[in-house]
Amino acid sequence: MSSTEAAEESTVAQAQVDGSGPPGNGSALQEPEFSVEVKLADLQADPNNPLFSAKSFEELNLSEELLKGIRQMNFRKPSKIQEKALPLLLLNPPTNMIAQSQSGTGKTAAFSLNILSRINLGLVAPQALVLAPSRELARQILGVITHMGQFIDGLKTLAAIPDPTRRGQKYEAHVLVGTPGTVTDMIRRRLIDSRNMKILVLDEADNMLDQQGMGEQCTRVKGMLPKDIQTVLFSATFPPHVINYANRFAPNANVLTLAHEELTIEGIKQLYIDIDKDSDKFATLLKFYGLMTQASSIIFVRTRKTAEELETRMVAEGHKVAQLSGALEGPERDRIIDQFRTGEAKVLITTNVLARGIDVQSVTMVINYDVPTMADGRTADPETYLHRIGRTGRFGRVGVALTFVHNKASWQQLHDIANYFKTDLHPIDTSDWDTVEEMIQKIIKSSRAGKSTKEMTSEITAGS
Ligand SMILES: Nc1ncnc2c1ncn2[C@@H]1O[C@H](COP(=O)(O)OP(=O)(O)OP(=O)(O)O)[C@@H](O)[C@H]1O
Repeated sequence: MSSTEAAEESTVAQAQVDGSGPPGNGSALQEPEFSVEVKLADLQADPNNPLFSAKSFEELNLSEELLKGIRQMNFRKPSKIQEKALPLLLLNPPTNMIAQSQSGTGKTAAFSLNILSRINLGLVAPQALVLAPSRELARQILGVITHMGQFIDGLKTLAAIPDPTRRGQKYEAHVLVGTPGTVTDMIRRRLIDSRNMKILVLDEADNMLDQQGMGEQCTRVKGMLPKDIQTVLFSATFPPHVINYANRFAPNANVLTLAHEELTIEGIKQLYIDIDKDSDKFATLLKFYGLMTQASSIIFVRTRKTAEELETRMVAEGHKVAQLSGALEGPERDRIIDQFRTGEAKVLITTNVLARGIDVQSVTMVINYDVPTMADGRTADPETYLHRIGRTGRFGRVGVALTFVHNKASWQQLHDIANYFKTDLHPIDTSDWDTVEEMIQKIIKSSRAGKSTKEMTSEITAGS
């Protein structure tokens, strides 16, 4: 979403509840508690897994209130990024950080715990600001911070996203989470008092700094905050062309980065389907509808127009789908994402607006109806691919990412993406639909990315 879109968005009611989930959302799965814990514990005990940690949360010097919040969320052990980033973030004097970790590995908790550890509750003025690229992500992060900080007496948190119901009201809270356009506007209009800010977090930082309008807005926001602010940049991806900018934005930072080939997640089974021609894509999509509704699924398309068209055509086929793009007004967007979170809507058609950060644990299938490309529509966009498929396979869960290729150009783009991450994508054999369905069913039904799913991948390869 462009910054102008963010600024144009309107209205949100109670943003605070979104994304916070019921108590215990860290492992909220529809499977027996015992088996979940055994399998997650196995993953977290493997030093090569991004969820591994040698320490417990208790060893990370967090307050008792925060430890209670973490327990309420059912977080048993930190992930690698949480264990590594937190001690550095909590150092005094505060130091900037640029941190990278695979999708769904708990970056939100890492920066939120730092924020909640540093708030002076005696001063009801904004002290921490988190910027995110979409209203949905801002609402989600706010939900996590509020949930995590529920035992901190007097803590106030607010969303700074377009909301006409707040007209002229000051943002009187310790922590603000917002989109760059609204935040710029609110600081300028002195509705956000920026004088006591001590932490600035950019989530999906590469995306925020890269986009023309948003990058400028982030720089402008930073210019309006105290000079010695702790600047924290998090993302799963930091492509080479934004690294310099990131280093300037967060100077002298502690840097935690990963190599391209470390970025893909074991639990996400990456498949592709070769379709003869563009006009057959829709018929192929229909074949997957049954699988898509087993749990929740997201279908990513390139343009708002395709999103609308697909919705109309699928509804005409008698299917139940929801659609969300930047073309919709804020309240409508909130309604749709909330329906998707609760499972009321199981299949969501969307654009790149939801490619990043959105955490809905029940998403077991992501379909790239269009291969993600750069703005030119031709060059492959590996970062967006990674973020899109990362909407499934959250925190050790299993998911299927299925990409449609329909001509030489889209095949080449997907090939470039696979090369970039040095990962294997498995073709689906459409002549043997029953086997395909069975394989995908198996993956969807197993909830954790353990050994069993490794075996399933080889079955898929063998079966194709
Ligand atoms: N230590 C933990 N134990 C169990 N679950 C956790 C832990 N930390 C985070 N989670 C859960 O993992 C999921 C993914 O976390 P989060 O959304 O922060 O990932 P992320 O790294 O920011 O992903 P993305 O790159 O897609 O933005 C969330 O549902 C969160 O509640």
